[in-house]
Amino acid sequence: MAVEALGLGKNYGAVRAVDDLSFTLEPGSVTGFLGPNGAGKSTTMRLMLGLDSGDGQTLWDGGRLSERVPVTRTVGAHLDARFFHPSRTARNHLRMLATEASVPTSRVDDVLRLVGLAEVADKRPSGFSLGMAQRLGLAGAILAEPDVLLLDEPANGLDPQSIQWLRDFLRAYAAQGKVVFVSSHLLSEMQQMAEHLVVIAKGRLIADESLDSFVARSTRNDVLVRVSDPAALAAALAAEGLTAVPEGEDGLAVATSDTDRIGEAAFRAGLSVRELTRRTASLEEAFLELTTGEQQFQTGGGAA
Ligand SMILES: Nc1ncnc2c1ncn2[C@@H]1O[C@H](COP(=O)(O)OP(=O)(O)OP(=O)(O)O)[C@@H](O)[C@H]1O
Repeated sequence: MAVEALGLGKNYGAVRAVDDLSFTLEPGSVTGFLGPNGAGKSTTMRLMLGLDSGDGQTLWDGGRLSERVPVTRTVGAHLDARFFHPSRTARNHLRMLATEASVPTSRVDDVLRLVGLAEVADKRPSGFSLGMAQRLGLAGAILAEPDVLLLDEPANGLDPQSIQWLRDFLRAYAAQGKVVFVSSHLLSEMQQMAEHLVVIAKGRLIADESLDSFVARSTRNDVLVRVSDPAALAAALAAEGLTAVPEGEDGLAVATSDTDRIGEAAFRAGLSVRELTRRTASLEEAFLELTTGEQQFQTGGGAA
């Protein structure tokens, strides 16, 4: 099934948290939902699920969520890492959700195993680390094997090994033909996890495209060429309209991703090529460049 968000909008007093946001989520790959802190990601997810009222609508396989029975088979969501009953064990928490969703309780132990919580099934989530709480939230979201997973910052609090696990898990889930929509403000994690991106800033859509094509739009994609006579190659490339900036002893950074063209120019000029490397911008570099003028990501220290 595809999910279409159409003209979503929400005001909080004078703040326009989400502004005329439309995008489509396709099944089969993980879609990352990216934006700086406060960009409107959580609000958008709540609007999609009908947990907040606002403008626009979301269509689930062409229809409203309320028309899909049971809803739990259509969408599983994990929005708040700490939203658990304080005195119920992990297993009992999931059993309660299973009953509400008309899922056989035998599925609870399967899901606990899937997310790696089998050993702490009889412990209360109040004592869980953030990473364990995230796993429990994910367990709840996949309980009814929904067609769509909506996860808000599921990688928060996970160690690098767990992030790797989450990435493999979500990719495998999507590969079954499911929609997986995952928000994060951490770009390096998203680069690992998503194939498609919906990017917002200040509540507005900035990009809805594959991660590769988003990154390819950055001017930081270039080619490093090391050559016997860099000045001669720079002149040859300039004649072809390519800008080359000296780098290191015998190198040039050329503003293109076309290595063939550089190799051929060097050959025609009778120069020997020592290295020819295509360099790709990181998602973080591409994001910061493509959202200039919009909110910037907060760095680790400093602002809260
Ligand atoms: N309940 C609320 N009352 C008032 N303002 C709100 C409320 N919830 C969100 N906002 C504001 O709406 C904007 C979008 O917030 P939202 O939490 O959706 O962003 P976000 O992208 O999920 O951010 P984060 O990555 O920090 O979770 C922000 O300016 C925020 O301050």
